[in-house]
Amino acid sequence: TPTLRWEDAFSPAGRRLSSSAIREILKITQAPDVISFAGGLPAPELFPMDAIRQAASSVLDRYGPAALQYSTTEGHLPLREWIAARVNIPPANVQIMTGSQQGLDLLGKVLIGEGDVVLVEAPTYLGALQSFAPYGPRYLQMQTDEGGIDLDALEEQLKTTRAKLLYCVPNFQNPTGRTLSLERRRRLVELTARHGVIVLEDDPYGSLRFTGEEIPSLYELALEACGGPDGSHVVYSGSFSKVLVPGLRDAWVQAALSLVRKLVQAKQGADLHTPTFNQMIIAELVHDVMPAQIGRVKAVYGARAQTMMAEMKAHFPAGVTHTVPQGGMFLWVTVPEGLDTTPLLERAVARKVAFVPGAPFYALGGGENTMRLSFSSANDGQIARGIRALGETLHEALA
Ligand SMILES: Cc1ncc(COP(=O)(O)O)c(CN[C@@H](CCCC(=O)O)C(=O)O)c1O
Repeated sequence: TPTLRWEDAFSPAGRRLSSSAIREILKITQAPDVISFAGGLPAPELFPMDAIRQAASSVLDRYGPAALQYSTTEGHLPLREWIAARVNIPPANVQIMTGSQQGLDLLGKVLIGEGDVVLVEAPTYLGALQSFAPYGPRYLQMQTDEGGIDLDALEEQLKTTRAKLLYCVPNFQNPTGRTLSLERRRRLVELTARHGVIVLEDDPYGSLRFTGEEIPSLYELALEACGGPDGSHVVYSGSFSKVLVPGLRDAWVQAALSLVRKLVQAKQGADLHTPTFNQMIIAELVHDVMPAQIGRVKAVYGARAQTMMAEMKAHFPAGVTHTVPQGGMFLWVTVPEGLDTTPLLERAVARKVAFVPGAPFYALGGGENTMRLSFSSANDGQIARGIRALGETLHEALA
């Protein structure tokens, strides 16, 4: 019998799939003695274990077998009601997702047609590029500066380009840690509305601000401008992963009713619904446990960001620069042109420290002399040792 060559069997969509650099690196960093600045992993020692244990048992007491039964694709109503009330929209405009990663995949499936132009930041979250790839987008990179998306450049770009979608992470951006100012947000909402560009606002870190003032989301600014959720061209993706725990895979999308209805159809074909039990546990935690957890996490991540920046100042070579995040989990390092951080990772891991090379965060290539560092899941001692080891690696590479 002829041996089946699976490479020949993959569909065009299948052929467009590639591995996540973050997931691949996480395998290396499993070694216990490696200090990892790679994955955007929430600090496990901060997980509210007792509260979750109690929530799980009270959910089983309250709902009985229904907590373990199939449930609706739209999601657990009490959870949708809580999410909707935060931005004063009807629960019908909220769709629960199995992680915001699923939201990105289903939004790609229902919105991106072959060759559609998708505007992305340079660099952007590589997981979005991975989710969108099978649907055949034509990526265009938006110019960015220290303040994130350059709106003057975008205004010029939209004069000559018809774009379908604009994907962005306005708060504490993955991977740069940058935050888009209120002034730029207003311009972005107005400009995209004028040009009929759909905006995907991906905001898993928005609650984790440790310095500076809160800034309204693009979604909230659009609500004001478009008079309600069904007239808004902005789609908002939120997640419980970084403000509670990532392993329960609970997130959501806020969007116009027509889009939510299409997402429901896509989700039916993907996983029927997000795990019933997990949604009910999250719904127990959002009232009291989550606000306290957010306070704890912000304080720890803010302190760890300060530690990391102080250690970089002390141990990194001249000519190496980094962003200064106001929240979230990441900062972005730029090394002198000509030094490629992808081969550098191996030498860093030999010194028991890991990071994510920057190149995979660029949709159209470039960024070889950059890297992403996460400060969320290493304690101060590990940050000091890891940054010192990374500094030695950089000194050696630049010698
Ligand atoms: C901008 C942005 N959008 C969506 C996600 C996915 O988060 P969830 O699916 O809601 O947990 C993430 C999570 N990214 C982390 C987690 C991925 C790590 C992993 O693959 O385990 C990271 O970049 O390291 C994100 O940063």
